[in-house]
Amino acid sequence: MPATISSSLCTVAALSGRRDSQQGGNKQRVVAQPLAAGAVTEAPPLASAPRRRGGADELVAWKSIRQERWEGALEVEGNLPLWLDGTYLRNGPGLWDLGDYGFRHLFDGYATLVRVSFRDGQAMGAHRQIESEAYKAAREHGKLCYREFSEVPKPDSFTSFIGQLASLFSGSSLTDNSNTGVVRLGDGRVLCLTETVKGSIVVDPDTLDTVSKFEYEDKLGGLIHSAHPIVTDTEFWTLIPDLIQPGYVVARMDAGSNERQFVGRVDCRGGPAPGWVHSFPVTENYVVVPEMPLRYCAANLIRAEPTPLYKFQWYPDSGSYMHVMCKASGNIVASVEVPPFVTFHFINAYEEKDEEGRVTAIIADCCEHNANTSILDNLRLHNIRSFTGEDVLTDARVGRFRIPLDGSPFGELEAALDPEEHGRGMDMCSINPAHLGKEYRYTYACGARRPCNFPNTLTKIDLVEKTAKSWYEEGAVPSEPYFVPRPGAVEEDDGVAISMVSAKDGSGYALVLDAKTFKEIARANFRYGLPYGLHCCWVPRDK
Ligand SMILES: CC1=C(/C=C/C(C)=C/C=C/C(C)=C/C=C/C=C(C)/C=C/C=O)C(C)(C)CCC1
Ligand SMILES: [Fe+2]
Repeated sequence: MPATISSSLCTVAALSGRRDSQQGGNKQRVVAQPLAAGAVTEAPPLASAPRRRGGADELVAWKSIRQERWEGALEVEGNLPLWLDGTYLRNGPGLWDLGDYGFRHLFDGYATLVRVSFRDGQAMGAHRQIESEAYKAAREHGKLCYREFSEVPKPDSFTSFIGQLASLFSGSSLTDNSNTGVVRLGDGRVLCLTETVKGSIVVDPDTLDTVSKFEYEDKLGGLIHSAHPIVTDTEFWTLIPDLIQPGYVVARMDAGSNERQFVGRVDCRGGPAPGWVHSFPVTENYVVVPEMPLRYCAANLIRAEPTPLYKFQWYPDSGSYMHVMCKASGNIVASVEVPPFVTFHFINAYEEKDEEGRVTAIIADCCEHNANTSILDNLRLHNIRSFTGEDVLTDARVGRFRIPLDGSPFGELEAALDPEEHGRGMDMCSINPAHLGKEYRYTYACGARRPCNFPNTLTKIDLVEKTAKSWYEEGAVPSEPYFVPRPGAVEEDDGVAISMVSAKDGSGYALVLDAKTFKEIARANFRYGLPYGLHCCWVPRDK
C-alpha cells in the first residue's frame, strides 16, 4: 500500500523545545513511495515543554534532533550501487537541550543513532535516541541527572554535593550516554560506546531498539576506557586507563564473549595521570599505547563547572610517549619519547620491515592537532553555532609516528603529507578494514575548506602520492566518511565512502561517494536534516 510520510509525526522532542524554523526552508523532499510496514514511527512525547535557545539561522547540524525517532523510505538521487546491500549506522550526540537548559559542548549531547539500509538501489532511513539511563532520567526529570563530558548535575544541597562526590568514585553518577561510536562485534551484536565503561549499550541494528547494557563478565574493572576498541570478526582490543597508578591495561576479548582477558600493562612515563586515550592503533603483532601530555585530571573530574580543558589538563613538561606491546606476550617491546601531540583518532598502524623481513619500526598515523588543545574549545556549541566568516578551526594534519624497535629512546612525528592538501583540517577518519594493522595507502576523513570553524569537506588522502581529493558543498556539514568495500574487491579503494550530510538549507542526506574518484554517485534524502554525528559502522546484510 502506498504510504506518505505522516505529517502528524510527533513534532519537537520536548527535551529540545524545537520550533519549526528548522524545517529547512521549504525544501522538504517528501517521498510517496512504498514503505516497509511500520515505516513511520511516532515519537512518544517527552517530559517537559521547554524553550530552546539559538536563532533560526543556526545550522541543522548543531540543533537538537527534532523528535525521538523516525523511520521511512528515502528519496534517492543518482544510482546507488546494486552491490551496496546492508546497513550503515552512525552514532553521535544529537540532543543538547534539556528543558530550557542547553548543553555547552558537542560531546555532551544525548546519543542519536541513525540508520540507512541499502538494498537493490533503494534506501530506507531511520533515527532513534538511545535509551541510556542518563537520557531516560533527563527525559523524566527535564534536567541533567548524570555527569556528562563537560556538565555535572547541580547539587541542591551540600549533602547532595558530598553524595555526588562519593558516587563519582563508585561510578554511579557517571553517564552511560553512549554517544560516541558504534561497532559490529564479531558475533553480530551491535554495540554503542563512549568513554565510560557503563556506556556500552547493545542496540538492534534493524529497529534501533536499545537492547541491553553490555556488561563485562570479568574482574578487570575500570570506569573509563578507550571509546574506540579495535574490533575484527574474531576479537576486540581495548585500553583501560588506570588513574590511581598512572598507566594503561591492555585487554582482549574473543568474539562471542563478554569476558576481557588481561594482556599486559603499560606504566606511564610522565605526569601525574595517564594521557587521554580516546583511541589507539594496532598492527598485526603489536598494540600501540599513546601517552599524550593532555592527561586526565582528578581535580577537574571533581569540579562542578567545566574547566577550559574539561576533565583534562595539559602537561607540556610531562613528555609525550608511544609504547608498543606485543599482542602475544603482553611485553613492552618499545617505549619512546616523541614530540608533543594532541590526537583523538588514530587512523591505522603497521610494521615496517627490513629486507630480511625483520620488524624494524612501527608506523602509526593519527589525526593530529599540532599539539594544540584548542580543538576542544572549537567544539563548544557556541563556537560551532556562530561562524562569523573568520577562519578559526585549529590546524590539523596526518601525524605519522615512527617508533623504532631497536631500543632507541626517541621516536619521530611528522606530517605524512603537506596539510595544505586537506586545508589543514583532519579528523573523523576511516580506512579499508582489510588493511587494519597492515600497510595501507588511503584514508578518508573530514578536511577543511578555509575559512571555516569546523571541518567542512570530505577528503580522500593518498598517503603514497601524498595528495588529497575533496568533496565540498557550501555551508554543508558532513560527518565521518565511512569506507565500505565492494564485496570481492581487490584494490584498496574499490568501494564507496558514506557520509551523512547536514545541509545549509536544513535538509540532510546520506551521501555515497565513489571511493576511487571521490565523486558523488548518489544521495539518499531524509525528510529533514539531522544533527551532526560522530562514528559509523557497516552491517552487511548476510552477516
Ligand atoms: C562522561 C565522562 C567522560 C566522557 C568522555 C567523552 C564522552 C568523551 C568523548 C570524546 C569524543 C567524542 C571525542 C571526539 C573528538 C572529535 C574530534 C576532535 C572531531 C573533530 C572534527 O572533525 C570522561 C572524560 C572520560 C571522564 C569521566 C566522565
Ligand atoms: Fe572518536
